[in-house]
Amino acid sequence: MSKLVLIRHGQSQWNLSNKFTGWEDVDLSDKGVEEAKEAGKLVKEAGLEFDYAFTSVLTRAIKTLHYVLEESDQLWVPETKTWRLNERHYGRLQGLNKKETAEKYGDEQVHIWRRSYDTLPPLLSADDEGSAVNDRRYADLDPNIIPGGENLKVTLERVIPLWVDQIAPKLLDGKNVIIAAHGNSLRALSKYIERISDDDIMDLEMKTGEPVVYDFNDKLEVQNKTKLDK
Ligand SMILES: O=C(O)[C@@H](CO)OP(=O)(O)O
Repeated sequence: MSKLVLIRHGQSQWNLSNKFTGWEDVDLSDKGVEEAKEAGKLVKEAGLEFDYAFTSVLTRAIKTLHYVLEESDQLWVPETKTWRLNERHYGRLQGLNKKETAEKYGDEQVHIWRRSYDTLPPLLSADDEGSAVNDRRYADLDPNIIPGGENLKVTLERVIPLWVDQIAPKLLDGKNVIIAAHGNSLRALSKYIERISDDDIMDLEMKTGEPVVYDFNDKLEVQNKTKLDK
């Protein structure tokens, strides 16, 4: 039986200041660092040993992974960093305060932007300041696939190839994998793994820094799901 651990990064600076973040590369807050270290201790206490690690190309997820691996004495574990695990791109909402945006556009509209499965946020275009097109970390990507804004559906569509090509084969081979990523890229992956409906996924929330452990059988069916907390 193989194990998969999903962990959303610890609290970020913009979680703290309540801003839409998406692909903006915001660091962990002091609390976020503590959450990540605590998660590593829980992983160690649970005796979880990884063969491979995956994370996004965003600092808050990478650092969370490293704190977890360091605290559990597994910093050596081979890791892959990929844009496919990035947070969903929040388009023109990135950098805006969530409360102020709700005051301007209404709570319902903001809830739809945040949690509907298939509503896109207002999109950034490639020549807008803040577009990821000119960011060196995406230089190897076809500019046409660099998003100007994503909903959960589009996020899931770009996570699935990573799952199918790289993660599922390792789990099927009996290897244990940890993925440190983001609230919405992990909601997308959980939807796929657990076959959650388009409606029900609206209610799934991932807490910062809380490891979620899946046990799979040899057909990659979920046998058990547990959350590690203090
Ligand atoms: O701002 C974001 O990128 C995400 C995660 O913090 O926010 P939300 O939970 O509103 O989708």
